[in-house]
Amino acid sequence: MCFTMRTPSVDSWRICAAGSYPDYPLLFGGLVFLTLAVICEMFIPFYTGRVIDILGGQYQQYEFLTAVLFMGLYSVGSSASAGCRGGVLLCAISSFTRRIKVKLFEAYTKQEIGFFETRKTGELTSRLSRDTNLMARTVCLNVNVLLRTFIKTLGMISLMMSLSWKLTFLVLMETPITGLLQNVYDTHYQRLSLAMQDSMALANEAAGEVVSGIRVVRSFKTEKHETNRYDNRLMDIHGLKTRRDTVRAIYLLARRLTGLAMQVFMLYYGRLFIQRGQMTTGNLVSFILYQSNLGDNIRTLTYIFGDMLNSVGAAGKVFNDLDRKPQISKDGTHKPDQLKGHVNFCCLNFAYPANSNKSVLQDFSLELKPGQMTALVGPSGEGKSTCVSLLERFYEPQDGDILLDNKPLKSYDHRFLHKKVAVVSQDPVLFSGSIRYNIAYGLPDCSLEKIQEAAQKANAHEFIMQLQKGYDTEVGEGGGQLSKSEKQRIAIARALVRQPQVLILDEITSSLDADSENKVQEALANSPNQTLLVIAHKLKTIEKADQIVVIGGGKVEERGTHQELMDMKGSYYKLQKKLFTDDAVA
Ligand SMILES: Nc1ncnc2c1ncn2[C@@H]1O[C@H](COP(=O)(O)OP(=O)(O)OP(=O)(O)O)[C@@H](O)[C@H]1O
Repeated sequence: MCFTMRTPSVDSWRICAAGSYPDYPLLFGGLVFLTLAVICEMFIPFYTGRVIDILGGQYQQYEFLTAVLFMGLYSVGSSASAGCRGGVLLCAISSFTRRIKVKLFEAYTKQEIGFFETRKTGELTSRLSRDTNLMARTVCLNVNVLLRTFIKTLGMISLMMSLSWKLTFLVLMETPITGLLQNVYDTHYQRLSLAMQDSMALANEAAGEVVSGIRVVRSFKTEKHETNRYDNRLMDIHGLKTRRDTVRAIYLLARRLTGLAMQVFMLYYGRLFIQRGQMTTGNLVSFILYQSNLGDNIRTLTYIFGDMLNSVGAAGKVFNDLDRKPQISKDGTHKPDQLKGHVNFCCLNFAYPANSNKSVLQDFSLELKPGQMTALVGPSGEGKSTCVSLLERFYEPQDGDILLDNKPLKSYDHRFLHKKVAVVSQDPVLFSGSIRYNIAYGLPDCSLEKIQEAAQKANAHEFIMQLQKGYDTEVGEGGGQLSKSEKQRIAIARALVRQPQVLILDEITSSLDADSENKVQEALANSPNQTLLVIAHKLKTIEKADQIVVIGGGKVEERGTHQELMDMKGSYYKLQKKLFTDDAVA
C-alpha cells in the first residue's frame, strides 16, 4: 500500500512497492479488522434507539433482552476488532518506516560529493528522521483512518436514510459549507506547514554545527552568540507555529458554529416529524447518535486531511531525494587483473558545483608514472587538493578527462577504483568503532595479519599495541579519543591495507613528527611499482621526488626534479626561499 498526494515517479512507486511487500499480510489483517470494527460500530446506535422504543412502548422482555444482547455483542466485537486493527497497523507502519529510512539513507550515500556541498546537513538529517516518519504516517496510519472513517460514513448515511431521508438531506446540507471552510483553511495550513518544516531544518542545522564545532565555539567564546542564533531560529519556528495555530483556531470556531446551527435545525424538524408520525422517538435518538458520530467522522476526516497536507510536503521531499540520480555515474565495469597505475590528467577544466563561476583548474595536464613519486606544490588555494578529489571521482571535470592506464576513470568499476586508488587526506576522518574496524574499513574479509602489516608500515603498530585493548580499542566518535598524529597514522594504515596501485598523500606530514614521517617514507619506498602522488607544504619532504609539479592559477607552472627547478629560479625557487625566510623568522 502506498499513498501520496504528489505524483511520484515510477521509481518512487517501485521503491514503495518493494518496501511494503513484506507488510502485505499485516496490511490485509489490518483491513479485515478494520471492516469488522466498522460494521460492529455502525449497529450500536441502531440498537440503542430500538431499546428506547421498546422501553417507551409496550414492554416485551424477550425483545428488550435480544436488543440489549445484540448491542453488547456489537460493542465487544467493535472494541476487540479496533484494538487488533490498531496493533497490526502500527506494526506495519513501523516496519515500513524503517525500510523507507534505509532506502533514503542508501540514496544519500550514492549521491556525488557536490550534492552534500549544496544541501545542508540539518536538512538531510531532518529528512531522514522527521520527514520519513511523517511520510509513513501518510502512507499507513492516515490511509487506515481515512478508509475506516470513509466506510463508516457511507454506512451511517445509508442507515440514517432508512430512518428519515428528509432529516438526512438536511444534515448533509452542512457538507458544502464545511468543504468551503476546509478549502480556505487547507491553503493556509499547507503553506505555513512547509515554511515550518524548512525553519526546523535550519534550527537543527544551527544546533548540529555548534555541537560538531564546540571546540571552536569554546575557544572563540561565542557560546552566547550561538545560543542567540539558535534562539532566533526557534523564534522563527515559534512565529510560524503561532500563525498556523491561529488559522486552525479560527477554522475550528467557524466549523463548530456551523455544526451547532445544524443541530438546532435537526432537533426542530425531528420534533415536527415525530408529531406527524413520520418517525419514532427511538428513531430520532438513533438518528441523533448517528449524526453526532457522523460529525465526529467528518471532524476526523478534516483532521486527517490537514495532517496529510502536512505530511504531503514531507513525502514529496522524501520522494524527490529517493528519485534523485547521482550526477556522477558509477556504471563503470572495467576491472583489469593487472593495473599499472599510470595516471594522465588530460586538459582538465574544472569549477566546483557550489561555485560554478570560479574556475579552479584550467587546461590542466599532468602525468603520474608507475613507480614514481610526484609531488604537487604551490601556494594555498591553487587547486592541489582539487586534483586529488578529481582523481577520487568526487567530482567530474567540465572538460577533459583523467585516464588510468589509458582508460577513462569513469569506465572503471567503482569499488575496484577505490581499492586501487587510495587517499590519505590532511584531515582524516575515522568512524566510531575499533582501530581494527577503522583500518579494515570497507574490507570485511581483511585478516588481522594484513591489518597489522599495514599498521607497521604506517608506524602505528607500536602505539596501538601500547593501548589496553590493542587493535580492539575504540577510537571514539570521529576518532576523538586519539591524537591527531595517531589518527593520521591509522588513516595511512587504512590506505595501505588495500595495497593500492596509486597512493595519494594529501598534506599528511603536517600532523606527523619527524620520526613517523621518516618511517612512513621508508615503508612507501619499499613499494617500488606504486604510483605515489604527494601534496606537501613542507618542501623538505619532497626533495627526493622523481617529479615536482608547481601549480599556480589552476595550471601547471613548472615541473622537474628539485635540482632542475632550483636551477630554473622560478616559482619553486621562490617558494623554497619564502619557506626558508618563514622558518628563520619562526
Ligand atoms: N568544495 C568546494 N566548493 C567550492 N570551492 C572549493 C571547494 N573546495 C575548494 N574550493 C576552492 O577551490 C580552490 C582550490 O582549492 P584546493 O583545496 O584545491 O586548494 P589547495 O591548493 O589544495 O589549497 P591548500 O594548500 O590550502 O590545501 C580554492 O579557491 C578553494 O576555495
